[in-house]
Amino acid sequence: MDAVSAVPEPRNEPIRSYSPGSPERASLSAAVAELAGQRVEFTQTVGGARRMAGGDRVDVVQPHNRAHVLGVTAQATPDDVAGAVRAAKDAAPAWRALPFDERAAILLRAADLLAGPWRDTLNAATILGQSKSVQQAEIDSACELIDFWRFNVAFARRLLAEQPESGPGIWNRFDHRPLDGFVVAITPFNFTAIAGNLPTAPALMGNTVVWKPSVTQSLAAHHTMRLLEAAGLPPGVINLVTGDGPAVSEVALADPDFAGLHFTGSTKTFKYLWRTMASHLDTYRAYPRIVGETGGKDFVVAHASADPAALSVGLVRGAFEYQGQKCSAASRAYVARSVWEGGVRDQLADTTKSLTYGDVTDFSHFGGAVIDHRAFAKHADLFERVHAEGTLEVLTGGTADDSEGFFVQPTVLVGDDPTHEVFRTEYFGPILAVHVFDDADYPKVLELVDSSTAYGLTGAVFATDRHAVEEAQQALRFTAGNFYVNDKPTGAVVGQQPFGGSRASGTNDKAGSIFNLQRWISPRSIKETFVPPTSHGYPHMG
Ligand SMILES: NC(=O)c1ccc[n+]([C@@H]2O[C@H](COP(=O)([O-])OP(=O)(O)OC[C@H]3O[C@@H](n4cnc5c(N)ncnc54)[C@H](O)[C@@H]3O)[C@@H](O)[C@H]2O)c1
Ligand SMILES: N[C@@H](CCC=O)C(=O)O
Repeated sequence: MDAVSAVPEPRNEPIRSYSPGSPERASLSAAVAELAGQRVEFTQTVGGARRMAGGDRVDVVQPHNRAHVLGVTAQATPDDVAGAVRAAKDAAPAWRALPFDERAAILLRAADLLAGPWRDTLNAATILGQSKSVQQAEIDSACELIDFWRFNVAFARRLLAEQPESGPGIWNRFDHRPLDGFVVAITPFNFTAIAGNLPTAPALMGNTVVWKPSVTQSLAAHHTMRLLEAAGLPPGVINLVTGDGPAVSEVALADPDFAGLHFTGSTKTFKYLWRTMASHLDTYRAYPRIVGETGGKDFVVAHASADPAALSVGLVRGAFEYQGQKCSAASRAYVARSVWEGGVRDQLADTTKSLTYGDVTDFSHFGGAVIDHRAFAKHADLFERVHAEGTLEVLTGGTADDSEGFFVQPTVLVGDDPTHEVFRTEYFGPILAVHVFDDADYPKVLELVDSSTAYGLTGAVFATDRHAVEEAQQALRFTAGNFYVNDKPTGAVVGQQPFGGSRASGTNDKAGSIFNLQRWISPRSIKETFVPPTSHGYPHMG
């Protein structure tokens, strides 16, 4: 059991500007050129050994320049996953026996390496592999991941300090054990920070992990694994397996020692994994912990008192940064008619038309491409339907072109029918659906926002009238796990806006918070009696 020592006080990592002429811009450009010139074998890392998976090979490309292959990976086979599970089990006794401070030191060192010599590498990998602009890479693969590692150590320390009361002659203690088995972390393409956090949070609490990142995040995942090794992570604590994941569900989720799933990705995948776990319930030694943060259909509501300039910027940044590929992205907006017709319509159209999506290695672009051909096809199909149907006004955008990369233009669709699919479906791309309502209908619109989708992730209200803010806060209490007032619904910061949603958006365990870390321990209560009774009788017996 761990002694409780102080840990360094975490502070959010400052965001670098990369403005023209700055030394950080020159250094990042050099890292981008270097990584773009390599062709990497994205191997698995199992028990510390690197080896290509045994299944079909897959090229990993730059989404904005799809002819440019960054490297090759391969589908994990059931044997590959069984090897990773074995390695996680073998490493468990030594890892959980290591005092907390020693485990924490590895993540603190990883954070410092990332804040320093590894920053350019992870940012460059995220720019090239996931088509993020410099700004979007910096807030993700540098700042958020550094914050996850530093803040989690401080949260874990608070958790370990939690101890029960003790009466006279008795000492009660909590032994904050890791889970009784291994954890599976399955991570999405869109955030390098999430991919780095999901395996390391359970590891910090003493668990060993099988980590399956997304194929389209292979480049940044590969360098994250190398960074953790450089920080001193022992072999077998985190075992990276590659590919699309079917073998992970088939083998790891069916193992009797499977003890927890740490997932972020789509609602559809999470439901599939949950059903798979349910089908193996009788084989598990313990009930697995299930943490899943999933999709969203995130809203902005603008009251008649909204500040038009703040609203326009909130909509543009909220909907179109990182091509709308944030689970938190604004994808449906409900705007009071007086605000819409009073200038927001024109401002939103003009600003959206001025955004450039292009090759993100040219740092002047606002954004890049959507992640792959599947995401591209989904958007191209939607545009075809919208043009054919003719019920929505295409205020701007509505086109897609994959001749160079998977480019989808930032698009604003205006619709009279708020039940249309564009107000209910998560497309995960740069599409903002707008419904304009009569100013007097604000209470009705709040009800509509609450009831029209299955999700409950993020949302924002824009209003300067405090009554309108309060009304929205009450009416939308269960509509969003992260609620914003006069701000865009994206860009949560670790330690400041703990992130996660409920309903179809997940288990709301708030990544990067004490609530999340609590899911990766299984406390044991210990009672010690210093002078035990030596007679079985009680006073009332005479
Ligand atoms: N709520 C949040 O915090 C949050 C954060 C980021 C992304 N997301 C959501 O993630 C989605 C986008 O990410 P994505 O496209 O990578 O999601 P996805 O569900 O397609 O994939 C997520 C991960 O699951 C794996 N996977 C898919 N099928 C599997 C199977 N049968 N067995 C095992 N693994 C399997 C994928 O390979 C990937 O690693 C969006 O819906 C977005 O809203 C949510
Ligand atoms: N935490 C991020 C979103 C993560 C999902 O993609 C945000 O707040 O924008």
